[in-house]
Amino acid sequence: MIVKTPSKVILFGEHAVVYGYRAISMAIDLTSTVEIKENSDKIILNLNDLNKSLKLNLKDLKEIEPNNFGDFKYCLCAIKETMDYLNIEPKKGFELNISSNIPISCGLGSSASITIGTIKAIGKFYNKPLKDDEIAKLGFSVEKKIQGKASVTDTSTITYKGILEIKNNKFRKIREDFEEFLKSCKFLIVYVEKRKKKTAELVNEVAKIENKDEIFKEIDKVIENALKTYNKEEFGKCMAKNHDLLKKLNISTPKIDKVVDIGNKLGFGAKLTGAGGGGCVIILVNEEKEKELLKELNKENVKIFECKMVY
Ligand SMILES: Nc1ncnc2c1ncn2[C@@H]1O[C@H](COP(=O)(O)OP(=O)(O)O)[C@@H](O)[C@H]1O
Ligand SMILES: C[C@@](O)(CCOP(=O)(O)O)CC(=O)O
Ligand SMILES: [Mg+2]
Repeated sequence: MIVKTPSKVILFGEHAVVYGYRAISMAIDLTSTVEIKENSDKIILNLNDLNKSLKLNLKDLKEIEPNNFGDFKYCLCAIKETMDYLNIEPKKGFELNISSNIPISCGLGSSASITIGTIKAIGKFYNKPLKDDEIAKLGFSVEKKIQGKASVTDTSTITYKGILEIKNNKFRKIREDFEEFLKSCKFLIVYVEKRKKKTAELVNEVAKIENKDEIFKEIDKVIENALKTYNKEEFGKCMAKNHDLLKKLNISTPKIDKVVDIGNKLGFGAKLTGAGGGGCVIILVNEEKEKELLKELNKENVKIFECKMVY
């Protein structure tokens, strides 16, 4: 049994959304794959991209604390949450194989993608398929348990796909006319550098910033303006403003800022996306200068993804 799940990019509002402010997030076509198959008496988890495996006795599952299991924490927590929710007492073991082309820990929701994929796989394996709202709720509960603080952004966007506007941990599909505008936009996602910290650490560091609420309020005003414009130049300027405000949360890095500057100069606008601390930048492409943009980016030894929106 195989489950494929998309990833996501946050256009505006990362971190602010954890405190109930708005975010705009878009599902994109980088995917994770979760395969589940029967095994006699053990639970075997294979993280193929990390070359890590874990073997558990069925009876141990109930007692374990996922956060003590390093890179297995998200999928282990997803298995436990889903089994609890579905009242499953596992009689037979299973082998769960996870692989993904989503760069890990770089702001594209790799954690949420494998979490949602694992939840769906468990529901299917035990013949108790879950509805989208159950999947999204379970996914949010997993990210909150593992990260301490989280919003519904990643897990809802990956579950419902398309473009979502999130506020106070509620979400709705973006207005149709605005979705049409975004469809006319071409975004590049640039993987700039490996993060030194996980989302959980970055979210908890932002929590300690005294004036974070003022910054979040400013970000919300930027989003208000972005949602009013149907003009790429104006939209790009909003992205640049959001990035400047994220810098005040100390979650950017010199290399991220350099790539954002290139994006602002040779694109319509750019900003870091996700928890920050390294990871990815999203650039709104100005087709007239796209060649120059790619030339400048290639000098920075970065990885460029041309991602499509997933509905
Ligand atoms: N392909 C994968 N295989 C196994 N675990 C993964 C994979 N992708 C993500 N993870 C899990 O998610 C964690 C990264 O989550 P996070 O720090 O939130 O980064 P992101 O910004 O990509 O969501 C990894 O440490 C690992 O526990
Ligand atoms: C920082 C945050 O707003 C987004 C995290 O995204 P990612 O884990 O870096 O893909 C946290 C959240 O919304 O749960
Ligand atoms: Mg994550």
